[in-house]
Amino acid sequence: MGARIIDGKGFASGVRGRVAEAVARLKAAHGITPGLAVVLVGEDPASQVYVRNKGVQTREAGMASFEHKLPAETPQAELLALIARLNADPAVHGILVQLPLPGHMDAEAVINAIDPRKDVDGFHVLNVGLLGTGQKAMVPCTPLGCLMLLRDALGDLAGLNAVVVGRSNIVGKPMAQLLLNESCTVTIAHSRTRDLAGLCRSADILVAAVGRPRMIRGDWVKPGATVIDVGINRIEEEGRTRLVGDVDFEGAAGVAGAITPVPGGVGPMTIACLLANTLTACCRANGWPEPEGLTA
Ligand SMILES: Nc1nc2c(c(=O)[nH]1)N[C@@H](CN(C=O)c1ccc(C(=O)N[C@@H](CCC(=O)O)C(=O)O)cc1)CN2
Ligand SMILES: [Mg+2]
Repeated sequence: MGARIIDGKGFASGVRGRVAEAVARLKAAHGITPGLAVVLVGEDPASQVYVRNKGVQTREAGMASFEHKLPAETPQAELLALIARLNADPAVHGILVQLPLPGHMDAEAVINAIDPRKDVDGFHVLNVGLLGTGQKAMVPCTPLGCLMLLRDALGDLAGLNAVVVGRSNIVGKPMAQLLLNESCTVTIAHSRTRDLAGLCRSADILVAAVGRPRMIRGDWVKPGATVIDVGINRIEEEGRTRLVGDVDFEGAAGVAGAITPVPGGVGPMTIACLLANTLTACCRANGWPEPEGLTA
Protein backbone atom coordinates (compact mmCIF):
# COMPACT_ATOMS: atom_id res chain seq x y z
CA MET A 1 0.00 0.00 0.00
CA GLY A 2 1.81 3.12 -1.25
CA ALA A 3 -0.91 5.75 -1.08
CA ARG A 4 -1.27 8.39 1.60
CA ILE A 5 -4.58 7.83 3.37
CA ILE A 6 -6.52 11.10 3.44
CA ASP A 7 -7.92 11.55 6.93
CA GLY A 8 -11.34 13.05 6.20
CA LYS A 9 -12.52 12.43 9.74
CA GLY A 10 -9.65 14.46 11.20
CA PHE A 11 -9.98 17.17 8.54
CA ALA A 12 -13.73 17.44 9.19
CA SER A 13 -13.06 17.85 12.89
CA GLY A 14 -10.71 20.75 12.06
CA VAL A 15 -13.39 22.37 9.85
CA ARG A 16 -15.96 22.07 12.65
CA GLY A 17 -13.45 23.64 15.05
CA ARG A 18 -12.92 26.60 12.71
CA VAL A 19 -16.69 27.01 12.32
CA ALA A 20 -17.11 26.96 16.11
CA GLU A 21 -14.44 29.66 16.53
CA ALA A 22 -16.10 31.87 13.91
CA VAL A 23 -19.51 31.34 15.52
CA ALA A 24 -18.10 32.40 18.90
CA ARG A 25 -16.66 35.55 17.30
CA LEU A 26 -20.02 36.41 15.67
CA LYS A 27 -21.83 35.97 18.97
CA ALA A 28 -19.34 38.17 20.80
CA ALA A 29 -19.25 40.89 18.14
CA HIS A 30 -22.91 40.98 17.05
CA GLY A 31 -24.94 38.89 19.51
CA ILE A 32 -26.17 36.70 16.65
CA THR A 33 -26.28 32.90 16.71
CA PRO A 34 -26.37 31.14 13.30
CA GLY A 35 -29.34 28.76 13.15
CA LEU A 36 -29.89 25.59 11.10
CA ALA A 37 -33.30 23.98 10.56
CA VAL A 38 -33.29 20.33 9.49
CA VAL A 39 -36.49 18.72 8.25
CA LEU A 40 -36.92 14.94 8.24
CA VAL A 41 -39.97 13.38 6.62
CA GLY A 42 -40.53 9.71 7.47
CA GLU A 43 -38.56 7.13 9.43
CA ASP A 44 -35.74 6.02 7.11
CA PRO A 45 -33.18 4.63 9.59
CA ALA A 46 -30.06 6.01 7.87
CA SER A 47 -31.69 9.45 7.51
CA GLN A 48 -32.61 9.41 11.21
CA VAL A 49 -28.93 8.83 12.09
CA TYR A 50 -27.72 11.59 9.75
CA VAL A 51 -30.30 14.07 11.10
CA ARG A 52 -29.39 13.24 14.71
CA ASN A 53 -25.68 13.75 13.92
CA LYS A 54 -26.45 17.06 12.21
CA GLY A 55 -28.27 18.29 15.33
CA VAL A 56 -25.47 17.19 17.66
CA GLN A 57 -22.69 18.74 15.55
CA THR A 58 -24.67 21.96 15.00
CA ARG A 59 -25.03 22.46 18.76
CA GLU A 60 -21.36 21.51 19.33
CA ALA A 61 -20.38 24.32 16.96
CA GLY A 62 -22.37 26.76 19.09
CA MET A 63 -25.15 27.19 16.54
CA ALA A 64 -28.90 26.87 17.10
CA SER A 65 -30.44 23.63 15.84
CA PHE A 66 -34.13 23.39 14.92
CA GLU A 67 -35.34 19.87 14.13
CA HIS A 68 -38.67 19.19 12.43
CA LYS A 69 -39.77 15.57 12.16
CA LEU A 70 -42.85 14.87 10.06
CA PRO A 71 -44.63 11.54 9.49
CA ALA A 72 -43.99 9.76 6.18
CA GLU A 73 -47.57 10.35 5.01
CA THR A 74 -47.42 14.16 5.52
CA PRO A 75 -49.05 15.93 2.54
CA GLN A 76 -46.56 17.90 0.46
CA ALA A 77 -48.56 21.11 1.06
CA GLU A 78 -47.85 20.76 4.79
CA LEU A 79 -44.10 20.45 4.16
CA LEU A 80 -44.22 23.49 1.86
CA ALA A 81 -46.04 25.47 4.56
CA LEU A 82 -43.30 24.56 7.08
CA ILE A 83 -40.61 25.64 4.60
CA ALA A 84 -42.42 28.97 4.11
CA ARG A 85 -42.37 29.54 7.90
CA LEU A 86 -38.65 28.69 8.07
CA ASN A 87 -37.93 31.00 5.10
CA ALA A 88 -39.54 33.85 7.06
CA ASP A 89 -37.90 33.04 10.41
CA PRO A 90 -34.94 35.41 11.10
CA ALA A 91 -33.42 32.93 13.62
CA VAL A 92 -33.04 30.38 10.80
CA HIS A 93 -30.08 31.02 8.47
CA GLY A 94 -29.96 27.56 6.91
CA ILE A 95 -32.68 25.10 5.89
CA LEU A 96 -32.08 21.48 4.92
CA VAL A 97 -34.67 18.89 3.91
CA GLN A 98 -33.16 15.45 4.42
CA LEU A 99 -33.19 13.25 1.29
CA PRO A 100 -34.59 10.92 0.13
CA LEU A 101 -38.17 12.16 0.55
CA PRO A 102 -41.13 9.74 0.56
CA GLY A 103 -42.30 8.71 -2.91
CA HIS A 104 -45.44 10.87 -3.00
CA MET A 105 -43.39 14.06 -2.76
CA ASP A 106 -41.83 16.05 -5.60
CA ALA A 107 -38.29 16.61 -4.30
CA GLU A 108 -37.52 19.32 -6.88
CA ALA A 109 -40.60 21.34 -5.92
CA VAL A 110 -39.74 20.99 -2.23
CA ILE A 111 -36.09 22.04 -2.67
CA ASN A 112 -37.01 24.96 -4.90
CA ALA A 113 -39.42 26.22 -2.23
CA ILE A 114 -36.45 26.93 0.09
CA ASP A 115 -35.20 30.53 0.07
CA PRO A 116 -31.99 30.13 -2.03
CA ARG A 117 -30.08 32.26 0.49
CA LYS A 118 -30.94 29.67 3.19
CA ASP A 119 -30.38 26.65 0.90
CA VAL A 120 -27.36 25.24 2.78
CA ASP A 121 -27.53 22.04 0.67
CA GLY A 122 -26.95 24.09 -2.49
CA PHE A 123 -29.61 22.06 -4.33
CA HIS A 124 -31.95 24.96 -5.26
CA VAL A 125 -31.97 25.55 -9.01
CA LEU A 126 -30.78 29.15 -8.48
CA ASN A 127 -27.69 27.93 -6.60
CA VAL A 128 -27.06 25.30 -9.30
CA GLY A 129 -27.13 28.11 -11.88
CA LEU A 130 -24.90 30.39 -9.81
CA LEU A 131 -22.31 27.63 -9.36
CA GLY A 132 -22.55 26.72 -13.06
CA THR A 133 -21.77 30.31 -14.07
CA GLY A 134 -18.92 30.70 -11.57
CA GLN A 135 -20.87 33.08 -9.33
CA LYS A 136 -21.16 33.11 -5.54
CA ALA A 137 -23.48 30.20 -4.67
CA MET A 138 -24.39 27.92 -1.81
CA VAL A 139 -22.35 24.81 -2.75
CA PRO A 140 -23.53 21.21 -2.08
CA CYS A 141 -21.83 19.88 1.04
CA THR A 142 -20.32 16.60 -0.17
CA PRO A 143 -18.62 18.06 -3.27
CA LEU A 144 -17.46 21.07 -1.21
CA GLY A 145 -15.92 18.62 1.26
CA CYS A 146 -14.18 16.74 -1.57
CA LEU A 147 -12.81 20.04 -2.90
CA MET A 148 -11.42 20.97 0.53
CA LEU A 149 -9.68 17.58 0.78
CA LEU A 150 -8.28 17.92 -2.76
CA ARG A 151 -6.95 21.44 -2.14
CA ASP A 152 -5.32 20.23 1.06
CA ALA A 153 -3.76 17.21 -0.67
CA LEU A 154 -2.66 18.88 -3.92
CA GLY A 155 -2.64 22.66 -3.51
CA ASP A 156 -3.35 24.29 -6.88
CA LEU A 157 -5.55 22.01 -9.00
CA ALA A 158 -5.24 24.00 -12.26
CA GLY A 159 -4.46 21.93 -15.34
CA LEU A 160 -5.01 18.54 -13.70
CA ASN A 161 -7.12 15.90 -15.47
CA ALA A 162 -10.16 15.12 -13.33
CA VAL A 163 -12.59 12.29 -13.98
CA VAL A 164 -15.83 12.26 -12.00
CA VAL A 165 -17.61 8.90 -12.18
CA GLY A 166 -21.31 9.55 -11.52
CA ARG A 167 -23.65 12.29 -12.74
CA SER A 168 -26.05 12.87 -9.84
CA ASN A 169 -27.33 16.37 -9.11
CA ILE A 170 -26.15 16.01 -5.50
CA VAL A 171 -22.53 14.94 -6.08
CA GLY A 172 -21.33 14.23 -9.62
CA LYS A 173 -22.50 17.36 -11.47
CA PRO A 174 -21.60 19.93 -8.77
CA MET A 175 -18.25 18.16 -8.19
CA ALA A 176 -17.42 18.46 -11.88
CA GLN A 177 -18.45 22.12 -11.85
CA LEU A 178 -16.27 22.89 -8.81
CA LEU A 179 -13.27 21.19 -10.46
CA LEU A 180 -13.89 23.12 -13.68
CA ASN A 181 -13.96 26.33 -11.63
CA GLU A 182 -10.49 25.28 -10.32
CA SER A 183 -9.31 25.06 -13.97
CA CYS A 184 -9.12 21.27 -14.05
CA THR A 185 -9.82 19.47 -17.33
CA VAL A 186 -12.97 17.62 -16.32
CA THR A 187 -14.73 14.56 -17.70
CA ILE A 188 -17.98 13.22 -16.24
CA ALA A 189 -18.32 9.46 -16.72
CA HIS A 190 -21.48 7.38 -16.23
CA SER A 191 -23.03 3.99 -16.92
CA ARG A 192 -22.95 4.52 -20.71
CA THR A 193 -19.31 5.69 -20.84
CA ARG A 194 -17.13 3.58 -23.14
CA ASP A 195 -13.78 2.28 -21.89
CA LEU A 196 -14.41 3.56 -18.37
CA ALA A 197 -11.25 1.83 -17.12
CA GLY A 198 -9.10 3.59 -19.72
CA LEU A 199 -10.72 6.94 -18.98
CA CYS A 200 -10.14 6.53 -15.23
CA ARG A 201 -6.48 5.70 -15.94
CA SER A 202 -6.10 9.17 -17.51
CA ALA A 203 -7.18 10.93 -14.29
CA ASP A 204 -4.83 12.83 -11.98
CA ILE A 205 -7.95 13.29 -9.79
CA LEU A 206 -10.47 10.44 -9.75
CA VAL A 207 -13.77 11.02 -7.94
CA ALA A 208 -16.01 7.97 -7.57
CA ALA A 209 -19.68 8.70 -6.88
CA VAL A 210 -21.64 5.89 -8.52
CA GLY A 211 -23.12 3.98 -5.58
CA ARG A 212 -21.70 0.61 -6.70
CA PRO A 213 -19.51 -1.20 -4.19
CA ARG A 214 -15.82 -1.45 -5.20
CA MET A 215 -16.59 -0.81 -8.87
CA ILE A 216 -13.37 1.15 -9.51
CA ARG A 217 -10.53 -1.40 -9.56
CA GLY A 218 -6.89 -0.82 -8.66
CA ASP A 219 -5.73 -1.23 -12.27
CA TRP A 220 -8.11 1.62 -13.33
CA VAL A 221 -6.04 4.07 -11.29
CA LYS A 222 -3.15 6.10 -12.71
CA PRO A 223 0.00 5.68 -10.59
CA GLY A 224 0.24 8.61 -8.16
CA ALA A 225 -3.34 9.81 -8.76
CA THR A 226 -5.52 11.26 -5.98
CA VAL A 227 -8.62 9.12 -5.47
CA ILE A 228 -11.72 10.52 -3.75
CA ASP A 229 -14.27 7.85 -2.88
CA VAL A 230 -17.75 9.27 -2.24
CA GLY A 231 -19.45 5.85 -2.11
CA ILE A 232 -21.13 4.61 1.06
CA ASN A 233 -22.30 1.05 0.38
CA ARG A 234 -23.42 -1.41 3.03
CA ILE A 235 -22.58 -4.97 1.95
CA GLU A 236 -22.82 -8.41 3.56
CA GLU A 237 -19.39 -10.05 3.66
CA GLU A 238 -18.10 -13.01 5.64
CA GLY A 239 -21.32 -13.03 7.67
CA ARG A 240 -21.27 -9.36 8.70
CA THR A 241 -22.30 -5.97 7.38
CA ARG A 242 -19.45 -3.82 6.09
CA LEU A 243 -19.33 -0.27 4.80
CA VAL A 244 -17.34 -0.02 1.54
CA GLY A 245 -16.83 2.68 -1.06
CA ASP A 246 -17.17 2.73 -4.84
CA VAL A 247 -13.42 2.05 -5.08
CA ASP A 248 -11.63 -1.23 -4.39
CA PHE A 249 -9.61 0.36 -1.59
CA GLU A 250 -6.94 -2.34 -1.23
CA GLY A 251 -6.28 -2.44 -4.97
CA ALA A 252 -6.33 1.33 -5.51
CA ALA A 253 -4.21 2.15 -2.46
CA GLY A 254 -1.33 0.17 -4.02
CA VAL A 255 -1.31 2.47 -7.05
CA ALA A 256 -2.67 5.89 -6.03
CA GLY A 257 -0.66 8.74 -4.52
CA ALA A 258 -3.44 9.53 -2.04
CA ILE A 259 -6.87 8.05 -1.35
CA THR A 260 -9.85 8.60 0.94
CA PRO A 261 -10.98 5.61 3.00
CA VAL A 262 -14.58 4.53 3.62
CA PRO A 263 -15.62 5.13 6.31
CA GLY A 264 -13.68 8.15 7.57
CA GLY A 265 -12.94 9.88 4.28
CA VAL A 266 -15.50 12.00 2.45
CA GLY A 267 -18.51 11.10 4.66
CA PRO A 268 -17.59 13.19 7.73
CA MET A 269 -16.90 16.20 5.48
CA THR A 270 -20.58 16.36 4.49
CA ILE A 271 -21.84 17.52 7.89
CA ALA A 272 -18.73 19.68 8.52
CA CYS A 273 -19.46 21.53 5.26
CA LEU A 274 -23.14 21.84 6.20
CA LEU A 275 -22.06 23.74 9.31
CA ALA A 276 -19.65 25.83 7.22
CA ASN A 277 -22.48 26.64 4.77
CA THR A 278 -24.80 27.66 7.63
CA LEU A 279 -22.13 30.04 8.91
CA THR A 280 -21.62 31.39 5.37
CA ALA A 281 -25.40 31.90 4.92
CA CYS A 282 -25.55 33.80 8.25
CA CYS A 283 -22.62 36.04 7.25
CA ARG A 284 -24.12 36.75 3.81
CA ALA A 285 -27.57 37.50 5.32
CA ASN A 286 -25.98 40.13 7.56
CA GLY A 287 -23.49 41.55 5.05
CA TRP A 288 -20.48 40.36 7.07
CA PRO A 289 -17.25 39.04 5.49
CA GLU A 290 -17.40 35.34 4.71
CA PRO A 291 -15.37 32.86 6.77
CA GLU A 292 -12.03 32.21 5.09
CA GLY A 293 -11.21 28.71 3.83
CA LEU A 294 -14.74 27.42 4.41
CA THR A 295 -16.27 28.23 1.02
CA ALA A 296 -15.56 27.22 -2.58
N1 LIG B 1 -30.47 16.95 2.19
C1 LIG B 1 -29.46 16.07 2.10
N2 LIG B 1 -29.74 14.76 2.11
C2 LIG B 1 -28.69 13.88 1.99
C3 LIG B 1 -27.35 14.32 1.92
C4 LIG B 1 -27.10 15.71 1.92
O1 LIG B 1 -25.94 16.21 1.80
N3 LIG B 1 -28.19 16.56 2.01
N4 LIG B 1 -26.29 13.41 1.92
C5 LIG B 1 -26.55 12.02 2.21
C6 LIG B 1 -26.53 11.64 3.67
N5 LIG B 1 -25.65 12.40 4.57
C7 LIG B 1 -26.11 13.59 5.02
O2 LIG B 1 -27.24 13.94 4.91
C8 LIG B 1 -24.45 11.85 5.10
C9 LIG B 1 -23.93 10.68 4.62
C10 LIG B 1 -22.79 10.11 5.22
C11 LIG B 1 -22.16 10.71 6.28
C12 LIG B 1 -20.99 10.09 6.99
O3 LIG B 1 -20.44 10.66 7.88
N6 LIG B 1 -20.61 8.84 6.63
C13 LIG B 1 -19.60 8.09 7.35
C14 LIG B 1 -20.11 6.68 7.61
C15 LIG B 1 -21.35 6.69 8.43
C16 LIG B 1 -21.95 5.31 8.58
O4 LIG B 1 -21.38 4.50 9.28
O5 LIG B 1 -23.01 5.08 7.97
C17 LIG B 1 -18.33 7.93 6.51
O6 LIG B 1 -18.43 7.83 5.30
O7 LIG B 1 -17.27 7.88 7.12
C18 LIG B 1 -22.68 11.90 6.76
C19 LIG B 1 -23.81 12.46 6.17
C20 LIG B 1 -27.91 11.61 1.66
N7 LIG B 1 -28.94 12.54 2.00
MG1 LIG C 1 -15.89 8.25 3.79
